[in-house]
Parts: sequence; C-alpha cells; structure tokens
Amino acid sequence: MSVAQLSTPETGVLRPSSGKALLIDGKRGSEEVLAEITEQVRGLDGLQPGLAVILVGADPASQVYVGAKGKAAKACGFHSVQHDLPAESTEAEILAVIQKLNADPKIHGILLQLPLPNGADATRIIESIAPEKDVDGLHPINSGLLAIGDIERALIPCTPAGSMILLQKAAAALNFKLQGAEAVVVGRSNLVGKPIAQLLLAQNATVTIAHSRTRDLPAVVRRADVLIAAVGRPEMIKGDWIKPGAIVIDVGINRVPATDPAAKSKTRLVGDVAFAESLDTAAAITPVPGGVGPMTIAMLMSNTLKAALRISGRKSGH
Ligand SMILES: Nc1nc2c(c(=O)[nH]1)N[C@@H](CN(C=O)c1ccc(C(=O)N[C@@H](CCC(=O)O)C(=O)O)cc1)CN2
Repeated sequence: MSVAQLSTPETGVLRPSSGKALLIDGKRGSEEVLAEITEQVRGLDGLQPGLAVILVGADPASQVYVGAKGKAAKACGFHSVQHDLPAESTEAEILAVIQKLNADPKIHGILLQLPLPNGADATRIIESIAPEKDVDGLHPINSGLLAIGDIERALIPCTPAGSMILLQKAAAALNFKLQGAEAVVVGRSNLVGKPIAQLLLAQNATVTIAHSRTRDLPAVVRRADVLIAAVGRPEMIKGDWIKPGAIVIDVGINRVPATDPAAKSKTRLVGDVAFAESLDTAAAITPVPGGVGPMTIAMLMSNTLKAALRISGRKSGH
C-alpha cells in the first residue's frame, strides 16, 4: 500500500484502501512543521538559528540521520555545522568540542548523535551541553522540567514531541479524547519511552510504562486506547494485542531482510508493531517508514528555533 497515493491534504490522516485503520502521515506532518519554521525564520530580522550536530564514529544509519538534519537545517534557513569525530575519540575530546559550541554565539542548538560507538555511555557528555542549547531535550534540566510538567520551559526530546503531534492529529480526526484514555508506552528509554509518558500524562491520559520485564505484556497492551511502541524490536507487538479502536504510534525503525526476492533493496524497514495485522483492529496507526521518523527531524528544527528565540531574548524560557 502506498501512503503517498492516499494522502488527504486536509488532515494528514489517511484512509487506506484495505483495513479500516487511518494512516497517520508523518511525512506530511513534518513538511507542515518545516514550512512553518522556514516562514518564521524568514521574518527573523538579524537572527539566524544555528544548529551543531556531533557525530562520533561512522555508523551508516547515524551518518544518514545526521546528513538529513544538516539538510533540513539549511532548508529552514539555519546556520548548520557538523562535527565528525573519530570513533576512538576520548570523552575529554568530545567535551572540548561541546565547550566551544556552548560558547559560540552563532550556535543555539547542540546535538550529540546517538548511540555512541561501542555502546559508550553518553550521560556525562550530554550533561556538559548548555541546557538552553540542548535541542535533543536530554539534559537533566530539560528532563526535570518535563518531569514536573513544565512543558513550556522544557526543550522536549524530538521523537516524543513529534509522536504527540501525530497522536493529536489522529485524535482530532477520530474525535477521540486523550483525557482519561488508557495509554500504554512499551519501552522506557530516556530518548523516547519516559518523555512520551510525561507528555501523555500532561494530556491527562492514564499512563502505563511497560518494558521487557513486564509480566504478560500482551494483556497490558490490550488495555491500550493509545499504544506507543518504542521497544526497538521488529514487529514484536502482534495484531491480536491491539485493542479494537486503539490509536497506535509506532516509534520503532528496524531494518530487516527484505521478504520479496525481487525487491531492489535487500533490506526493508519495519516498526515495532506488526503493521498489516493491526490494520483491521486499530482506529489509526503510524506507518514505518513515513510515520514518526520524519517528525523527529522536524521537531529538532522546531527546538532549535525555540532555543534561538530564547537565547536571543526574543522569547522567554529557561
Ligand atoms: N541524539 C539523537 N540520536 C538519535 C535520535 C535522536 O532523536 N537524537 N533518534 C534516532 C535516529 N534519528 C535521528 O537522530 C532518526 C531516525 C529515523 C528518521 C527517519 O526519518 N526515518 C525514516 C526512514 C529513513 C530510512 O530510510 O532509513 C522514516 O521512518 O520514515 C529520522 C531520524 C536515534 N538516534
């Protein structure tokens, strides 16, 4: 099924030709966000938002994502820089780059692409980023603001922020109330699971965070009016786990071998949810690719603009 063919200009929520779930179009959602940012930047007299992305090592997927971030930044009219560091860089070397960027008045947003090579821990490096330039929203100051519900002041991690926009679009299209809804988040990462749980709480949803040690995960998922799948395991959540009428936001982006031997690529992307199996049960679902992924990059631009406006004193915050 081709998502592009099914696009409806009004909502960005698409009706597929088979099954009954609406498809939530993240590509379209991201284009809307990026167009709005580009427009705002044109009107910023004498202020050019600046984004710096640090890539340590040469992971091919990370190289693609970092490249896409730079391209989006330039398309929005931002000043964009990329720092490529060797995989064997020491923590002190990465910290030295961050210190320079913290002090650089042309840079308003700093992002360390994750994961670091060889599973290295990024905690101390992230903590060295000036909180007002932490456009990934991972510094403890920003996660703390989110945890206390101060969403206005926090810089919010990009994937959760983008997921919430798609969820709200689907809820509006279905006349579905998030307030009081049972939301289940599968995955407890600092990048996605925990922040998205906080954002759902802020919408007055009743939130459960499930994870690899959760007892009877299928039963927990079956309670979900809103399901956020962020486990990073290809198609782990089966169609018969989905509650009829649920809104499903699939954050997983997993590369698996292609099933069609005639396919151009030897691999294909799938989410954490068995998509085809879920179409008849869910009320709305994000596809992979073309769902949450593109929103991640759009929300990074949104955070960079927000940071630039605050740092330059044009908007309050922090
Ligand atoms: N510091 C960070 N590191 C990582 C983040 C992050 O938010 N901050 N998120 C992911 C990777 N990521 C951005 O960094 C990202 C992943 C996927 C996409 C995307 O648009 N995916 C497309 C498919 C692309 C493809 O063909 O491979 C889609 O889903 O349609 C954008 C950004 C981990 N690291």
